[in-house]
Amino acid sequence: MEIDKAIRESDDRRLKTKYDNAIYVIRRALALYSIEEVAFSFNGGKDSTVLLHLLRAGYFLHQVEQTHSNGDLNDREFIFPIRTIYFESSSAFPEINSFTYETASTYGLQLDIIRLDFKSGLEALLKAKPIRAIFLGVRIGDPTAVGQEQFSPSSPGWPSFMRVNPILDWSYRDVWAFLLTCKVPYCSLYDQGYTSIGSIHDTVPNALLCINDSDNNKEKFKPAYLLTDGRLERAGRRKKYTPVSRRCPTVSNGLRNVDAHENGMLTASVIAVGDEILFGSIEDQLGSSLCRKLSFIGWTVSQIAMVRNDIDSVAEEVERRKSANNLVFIYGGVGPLLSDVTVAGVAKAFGVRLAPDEEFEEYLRHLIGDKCTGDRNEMAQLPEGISELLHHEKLPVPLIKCQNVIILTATNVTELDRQWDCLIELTRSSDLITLAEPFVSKKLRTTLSDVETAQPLSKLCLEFPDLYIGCYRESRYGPLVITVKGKDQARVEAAAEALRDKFNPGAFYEMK
Ligand SMILES: Cc1cc2nc3c(=O)[nH]c(=O)nc-3n(C[C@H](O)[C@H](O)[C@H](O)COP(=O)(O)O)c2cc1C
Ligand SMILES: Nc1ncnc2c1ncn2[C@@H]1O[C@H](COP(=O)(O)OP(=O)(O)OP(=O)(O)O)[C@@H](O)[C@H]1O
Ligand SMILES: [Mg+2]
Repeated sequence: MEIDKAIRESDDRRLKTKYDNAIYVIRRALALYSIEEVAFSFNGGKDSTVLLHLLRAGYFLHQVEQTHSNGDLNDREFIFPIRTIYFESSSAFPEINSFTYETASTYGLQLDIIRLDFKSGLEALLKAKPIRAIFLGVRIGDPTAVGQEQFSPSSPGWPSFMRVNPILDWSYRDVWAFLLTCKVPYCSLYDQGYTSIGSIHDTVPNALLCINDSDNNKEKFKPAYLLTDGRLERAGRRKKYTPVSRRCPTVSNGLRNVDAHENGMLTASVIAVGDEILFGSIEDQLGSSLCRKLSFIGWTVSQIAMVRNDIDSVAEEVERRKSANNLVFIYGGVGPLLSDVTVAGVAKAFGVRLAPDEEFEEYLRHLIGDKCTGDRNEMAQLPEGISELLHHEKLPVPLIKCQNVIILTATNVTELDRQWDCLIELTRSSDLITLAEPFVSKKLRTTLSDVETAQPLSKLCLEFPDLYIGCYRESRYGPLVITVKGKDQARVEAAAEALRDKFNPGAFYEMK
């Protein structure tokens, strides 16, 4: 079998070890599941191309073992029987599409083309076929690899199958060592400077491979295998802001339904980190300012929490809030000091480690320059595989977003205003935060007592479950203020009218 032979003949010991481990995973999977129960998710990318050839080799070796043959099984008699699935999308590069089809024909793949999103496509496929395990070319460092192992059950909320990731521990360098050693064809985009390929909307050649062609005044790019620092593999991916809220009512990690309001309200949670706030030494003003800002764009804040400068306290709070809200905003405890534990706490909440981020370090280097006395790398460590940098020209250092958690670096309201404006501007081009329908509200003031208003108000809440109806007093003996808030003007008016009808005329007057 030509792949197995090429690796055996190579003197790259590291590659041999990676190959052996991947083949072991594939053979275990083929021993655990029948051939009808497995599928291969192939998309023409470099990682799935590696996996294709590993599967060919792994299946071949599995066959040899099954038939007790001596390994001379004729390559030509050998067909690749693993069902192959390709999620075709109109935003895929044409080169990726054509490479996928050509590869399928070269290697006799039985290609199932699915034109639905991943989840619905898999639901339909698993209903129709007895598939129980799917091979994927996911590698550590891919944002989607977080928390995965070589055998990982699909996530809650997804149809049930086993995700099998034989090349999970392969590096960028390993991938290229394999493709070049085995001399197998790969998609032509990788020779044009693309190092990781998503959709036509979020992928450009990797600027680190750019060579200036001054004669033609044109940019040219070196091939992908010449990228020396594999950590920068995704530098050609434009930052993609997934509007978690768009997927409402399921939050970004797909774990739980947002339970704020049954009417699909977008909810955020705010976390302030700081011992000083809890000692009462300083007053937190950012929380209330954020609540106003979020409310202004139609969001509901489910909770403001204040936690100590302690990694576990931060991690516990973030973990709880991130799965119950569309977005979580966290501030305080960001920087190089001992008490600056927020980023580490966020990493812990997601179960990932902190890893150096070269792009972020570059920003810090510009900012700090030679003034740095300690190890500035410490500050450039970000939660691995889940961090996006939110760039804006008005921000000296980008903000950090870890899935649905946004880390703000503001220390006062003026700085918060600036960071918020930047986030909103970014939203215009990238859907970072969904701008929801604004709230409509009415405030009614009355001198009636709590006892007189309590029951009719409870009834009103039952009659208008889609609205927020609350009340407060500015002082114990002053008038009572009733707030009616919702997204539908007519409903808010109707609730105010219904309230008035429950009392004598003139009992309420509207506040501006
Ligand atoms: C075969 C297959 C199985 C997947 N299973 C899961 C899953 O169990 N849980 C999950 O959150 N995402 C799952 N995904 C989605 C991927 O994690 C990821 O969102 C997808 O590859 C899109 O990545 P992109 O946004 O970088 O294009 C699966 C995707 C594929 C193709
Ligand atoms: N459209 C798709 N159809 C089928 N499988 C897919 C699709 N998109 C992703 N996958 C699966 O997810 C894996 C990881 O995708 P990812 O984009 O990280 O890798 P790749 O496309 O193989 O390589 P690259 O990192 O260069 O884009 C793929 O190897 C493949 O198994
Ligand atoms: Mg890809």
